[in-house]
Amino acid sequence: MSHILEISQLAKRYGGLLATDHVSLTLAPGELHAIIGPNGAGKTTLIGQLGGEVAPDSGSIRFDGKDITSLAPAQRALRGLARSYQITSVFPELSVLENVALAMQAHCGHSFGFWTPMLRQPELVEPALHAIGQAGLAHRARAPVSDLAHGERRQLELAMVLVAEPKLLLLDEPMAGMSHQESGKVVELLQGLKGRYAMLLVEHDMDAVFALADRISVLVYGRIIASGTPQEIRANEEVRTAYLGDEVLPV
Ligand SMILES: Nc1ncnc2c1ncn2[C@@H]1O[C@H](COP(=O)(O)OP(=O)(O)OP(=O)(O)O)[C@@H](O)[C@H]1O
Repeated sequence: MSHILEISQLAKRYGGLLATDHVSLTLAPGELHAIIGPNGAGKTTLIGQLGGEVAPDSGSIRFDGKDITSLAPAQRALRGLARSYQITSVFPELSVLENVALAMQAHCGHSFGFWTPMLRQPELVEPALHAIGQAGLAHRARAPVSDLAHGERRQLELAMVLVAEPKLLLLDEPMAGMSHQESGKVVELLQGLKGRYAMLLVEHDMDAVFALADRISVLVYGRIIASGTPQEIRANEEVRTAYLGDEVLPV
């Protein structure tokens, strides 16, 4: 089977600490693969290496058939590897639609009709509305961003990534800081996106992870100690002892 992402032996050392210790994993197109592990296990470092913000000391990353190990984050994004950040470049006084249309314009790297008001440019508005719908925010498209609740803002960040039609989404704790109700909504949204995008999800919310993932990899002290289906991970004794002993796994 061809893989959209192949990570091979990725390592990153901080002084005496191996934050990622020769991590290898693959992602099939359309697969949702979750990375779980205790605090300090190396999850953020791994996501940073994939996004291009953290340079690995060794190892390689192949994405969509090409080696991207030495590419900058923007070059990776152009190839379809998108990271959902807590986006800082949001204009709070502009509407959801205007912000997503701007993200579309930035992704395309040129201004469409410079003198034409943005919302009269269907080549920006149509994909923006589509992405806003995919992110579950259609009813808020005309609302100023400053009016959004915390969960809705995270949905906007997702729309701003989806508008570029990525091939792989890196989702770094998309449920962080959300109420139970809000995270339930994001689980539903991601369920709806499953199969259309490959997704690598780092998340502490175990209910969400076990509900969503096709496969789960467990990272402990920078090393993947197990990879498998949610059922396999739930039944894995080493995982239970090393990581999940103090967590209650969803049944
Ligand atoms: N820039 C850095 N300089 C030095 N040490 C770092 C740096 N970034 C991370 N580390 C260390 O690397 C290890 C892995 O950190 P990382 O943030 O990747 O873990 P994590 O699994 O994302 O943790 P959490 O679940 O708490 O976010 C930790 O021990 C951390 O202190």
